[in-house]
Amino acid sequence: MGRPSHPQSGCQQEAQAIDQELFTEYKFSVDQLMELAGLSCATAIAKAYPPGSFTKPQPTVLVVCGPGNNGGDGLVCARHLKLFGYEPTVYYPKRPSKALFEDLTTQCQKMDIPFLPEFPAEAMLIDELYGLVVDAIFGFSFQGAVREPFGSILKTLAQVTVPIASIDIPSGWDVEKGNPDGLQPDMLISLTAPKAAARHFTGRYHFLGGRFVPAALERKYGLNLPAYPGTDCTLQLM
Ligand SMILES: NC(=O)C1=CN([C@@H]2O[C@H](COP(=O)(O)OP(=O)(O)OC[C@H]3O[C@@H](n4cnc5c(N)ncnc54)[C@H](O)[C@@H]3O)[C@@H](O)[C@H]2O)[C@H](O)CC1
Ligand SMILES: [K+]
Repeated sequence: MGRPSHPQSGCQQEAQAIDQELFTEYKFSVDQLMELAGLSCATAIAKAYPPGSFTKPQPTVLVVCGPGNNGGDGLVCARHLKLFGYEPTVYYPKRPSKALFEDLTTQCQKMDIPFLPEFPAEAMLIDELYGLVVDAIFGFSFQGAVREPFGSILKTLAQVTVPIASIDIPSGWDVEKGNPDGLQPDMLISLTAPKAAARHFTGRYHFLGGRFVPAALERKYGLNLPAYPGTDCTLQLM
């Protein structure tokens, strides 16, 4: 079966406007959309990297979560990966003091998902311990030069050799222009619609997730989203 053509890519302002409209006009709560976003990320990962394809004895995954909603997607993704039979470990250095993020953290902890107190100092350590890294550091609200501790984290991640799966946008990339010197993930899971920078993605797998956009909103922004197959919550674009 042929792959669908690329849906229209969006700029940063448009992605944020759609996001806001989903919350304010369409009355979705953040938790609802984050759950669907994170579930679609875990599902796409399970399609691209089934547990049996890991070269490690266990399907270990390091999920690196940032300070915003992209990090929240990462926590939801970690929880679903655990339910799918993976062994996720989370690194979550900047935790917002909001009930949503505290609850997502507790859910993971109560599912025996370990949280690392420190980020592995060397890329080699990550390669030894994990078969996959999930990049849930920054999404469409990232701007400007990367501030610490994320600068050092991204420098280390740029050197790992195990595959990296980025949620919504590779972290450290300008949402529209990308970042030729930055992270080059093996997988990108675009949420709602690919952002403009997705055209610079050169990894093996590009999936679309976040199947929650009402038709009227899709028309308003001319998103031209491809049809998801059947009841699937993800669609492979590349
Ligand atoms: N509609 C959807 O598709 C949904 C997508 N979701 C996910 O939400 C993110 C966007 O979330 P948001 O909270 O707006 O922002 P980010 O996570 O991208 O990051 C904001 C966070 O990062 C800090 N920050 C920004 N720039 C820098 C920098 N240069 N250095 C350091 N820190 C920086 C900023 O201060 C904030 O703390 C979207 O991509 C999807 O992944 C929702 O889950 C559901 C709806
Ligand atoms: K990301």
